[in-house]
Amino acid sequence: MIAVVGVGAIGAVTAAALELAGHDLVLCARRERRLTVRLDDGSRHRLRSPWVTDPDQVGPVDLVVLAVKAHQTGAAVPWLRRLRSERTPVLVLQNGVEHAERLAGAVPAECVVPGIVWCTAEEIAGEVLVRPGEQAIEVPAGDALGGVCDGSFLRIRPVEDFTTAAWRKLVFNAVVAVEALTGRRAEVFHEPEVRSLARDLAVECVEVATAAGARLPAGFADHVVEVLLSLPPENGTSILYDRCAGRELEWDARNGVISRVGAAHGIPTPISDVLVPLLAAAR
Ligand SMILES: NC(=O)C1=CN([C@@H]2O[C@H](COP(=O)(O)OP(=O)(O)OC[C@H]3O[C@@H](n4cnc5c(N)ncnc54)[C@H](OP(=O)(O)O)[C@@H]3O)[C@@H](O)[C@H]2O)C=CC1
Ligand SMILES: CC(C)(CO)C(=O)C(=O)O
Repeated sequence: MIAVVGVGAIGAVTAAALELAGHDLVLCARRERRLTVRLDDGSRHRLRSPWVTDPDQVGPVDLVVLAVKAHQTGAAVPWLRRLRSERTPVLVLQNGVEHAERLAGAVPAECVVPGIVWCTAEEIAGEVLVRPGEQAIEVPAGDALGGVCDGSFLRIRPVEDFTTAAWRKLVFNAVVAVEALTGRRAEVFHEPEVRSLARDLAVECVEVATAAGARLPAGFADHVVEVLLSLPPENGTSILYDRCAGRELEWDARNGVISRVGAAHGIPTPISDVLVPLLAAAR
C-alpha cells in the first residue's frame, strides 16, 4: 500500500502513474475531489483510489509519497506520523535541495528519498494537465524505489550525483520566479530585458550551486535561458499558478535558498536578494 500526501498537480500525476503501475493507493488530502490527469498524448486517467481527509483514519503503509509544496511540509507531518512505521520511506516530491532538512524531527534522514520531478503539470478545473515533455523523477542511486512506476508513463531515474541533479533543477526553478513576479508565462522570457535578467540570475544560481558542490557543465546558465526560450509560450510554473490564485508562494525553497546558501559560502547574490522579499510579499 502506498499513500500519496498532497494530491495537487504532482501528487495527482504520481498517483495516476502508481495506479497504472498496479499499486493500491490511499490519497491523503485536505478535501476529497474528483481528479483526472490528462497526459500529453491526450489520454485521460481518472484517479480511482480512495481519498482520506483525516490523518486519524490511516495506518502504516509501505511507502509515503509527499507532494505538498515545501512550505506546507510542516502541516503535513500529522499524516506522516500515522502513515509511517519505523522504517517507512518517504519519497519527497518537491523542488529545492533541502528535502531531508524540511522533515528533520519528523522523519529520520535515512528514510527520506528526495525526488526531483521533471514534469510540467497544471490543475485546471478538476483536470491536471501534463504539458508535453519528459515525465521523470530523479532519485539518489541505490534507493529501493527504482521500479515502483514501471508499466506507467512516469520514469523513476536513479542518479549517482544527486546534489548536481537537484541544483540543476533548482536553477530553472529560481529563474522562473520571474513568471510569478510578472504574472506571465514562458513567453515573458522573449522580452530582451527579461532574457538578460534571466541569464544574470542563472549565472548567480550556478555560482551558488557550484559552491554547494554541484558540478554543472560550463555554459549551463546559457543553456537554462535557451531552454526557457524554447518552451511553448503557454507553459507556466507552479509558483506562477499560486501567485495567480492568491496562495502563499514557495519562495524560500526555490529562491530564498539561493541567498541563504550563497551567504553561507560568501557568494554575493544581489539579484536573489531583490527578488526574494518581493516573492515573499507578493499576494
Ligand atoms: N506543478 C509542476 O509542474 C511541478 C511542481 N513541482 C514541485 O512539486 C511540489 C508540489 O507542487 P504541485 O503539485 O504543483 O503543488 P499543488 O499546490 O498543485 O499541490 C499541493 C497539494 O498539497 C495539498 N496539501 C497542502 N497541505 C496539505 C496537508 N496538510 N494535507 C494534505 N494535503 C495538503 C494541497 O491541497 P489544497 O488543494 O487543499 O491546497 C494541494 O492539493 C512543489 O515543491 C513544486 O515546486 C516540481 C515539478 C513540476
Ligand atoms: C515545471 C517546472 C520545471 C517549471 O519551473 C517546475 O518545476 C514547476 O512548475 O514547479
